[in-house]
Amino acid sequence: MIKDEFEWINSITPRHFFQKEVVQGIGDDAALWSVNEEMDQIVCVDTMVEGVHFTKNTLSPYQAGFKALAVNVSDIAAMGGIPQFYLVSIAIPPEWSEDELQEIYRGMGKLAEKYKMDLLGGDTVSTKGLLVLTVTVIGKVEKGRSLLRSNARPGDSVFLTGTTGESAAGLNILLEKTRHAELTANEEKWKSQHQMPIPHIQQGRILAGSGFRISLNDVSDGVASELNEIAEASNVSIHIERNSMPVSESLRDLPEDDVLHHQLFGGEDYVLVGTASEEDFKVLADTFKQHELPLYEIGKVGEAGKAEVFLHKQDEKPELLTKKGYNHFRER
Ligand SMILES: Nc1ncnc2c1ncn2[C@@H]1O[C@H](COP(=O)(O)OP(=O)(O)O)[C@@H](O)[C@H]1O
Ligand SMILES: Cc1ncc(C[n+]2csc(CCOP(=O)(O)OP(=O)(O)O)c2C)c(N)n1
Ligand SMILES: [Mg+2]
Ligand SMILES: [Mg+2]
Ligand SMILES: [Mg+2]
Repeated sequence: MIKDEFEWINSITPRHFFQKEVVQGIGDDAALWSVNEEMDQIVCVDTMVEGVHFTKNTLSPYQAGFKALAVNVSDIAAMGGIPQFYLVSIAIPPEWSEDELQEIYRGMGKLAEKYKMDLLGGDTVSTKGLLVLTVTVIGKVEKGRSLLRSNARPGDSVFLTGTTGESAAGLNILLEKTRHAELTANEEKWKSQHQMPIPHIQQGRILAGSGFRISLNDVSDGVASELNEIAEASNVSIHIERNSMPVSESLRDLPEDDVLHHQLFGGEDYVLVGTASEEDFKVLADTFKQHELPLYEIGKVGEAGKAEVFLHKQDEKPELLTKKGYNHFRER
């Protein structure tokens, strides 16, 4: 079996391109290629597998459809882009009824409507295993405005466009009690963050529109993992402050260490994490404020030369944060 998802992807990454239009291949949230003088096209694909990404107890078919499209739209947000089209490949086990399958498409349709995205195609096959849902999203972004993971520089402010941790708390509850259980108001909040995350397209558009040099990643595998990806792609160290990590109101009653663990390693938050120069960050913070959107500064980029991420806690030695978020093929 494969040992590490990220080493595997590295091993199959082509070292050159045939097509001169390629702007960004493997290695970011989505790929980019040039179509004309003004815009680059964006494409990304993500798969949801029953038993790995959801079960019939954690997501309804409607929510599975909604989320499968949302996680892809989130990768478009991480490139600062506008989503336009989607394609759906589905492998259907005998246990799934036609009504349930229609519900998956209704869920996707709901999110597609929000962004005026059109379904352009896909593929339908049977499987003797569990359900597999693969969504491809195509979008566009103004040329030169791409927000690559490799853009972080020493001295940058590190930011988050939302709080993290609720999705992981929601998953815990769902695995324990199922989606049919009576829940407290806080648990309901976590559950909906897990089941129907809203991608940060507006935030990505503001960041792209600024014209600033920005590194950006969406949070699927956890803040610690995504920051390590930025650190690696930019070859810099990143330092975040425990006390600057924004905490959702709904998580405040949980034990502090559980909250921190969810915030850094839980994943599936689908907020954006990135960096901008200190000066540009101040401008962005103002712009986000005007739009009544939060933008949290959680730390700084350190020096160039070594890709490392550290968590600073008051009076304690900084803790090295590894990519210990979600990694397919790693033991948990
Ligand atoms: N099997 C694969 N073949 C080719 N490229 C892949 C494969 N799996 C992942 N990638 C690429 O590797 C990069 C990292 O993937 P991933 O960690 O899934 O990104 P994200 O978390 O943004 O979805 C992306 O650029 C993606 O397109
Ligand atoms: C039943 C169930 N178990 C575990 C999880 C947790 N989980 C599954 S995949 C994942 C990470 C995100 O998915 P991935 O396929 O890595 O997306 P990508 O990074 O490619 O965007 C997490 C936290 C879940 N959502 N549901
Ligand atoms: Mg991503
Ligand atoms: Mg992916
Ligand atoms: Mg992942």
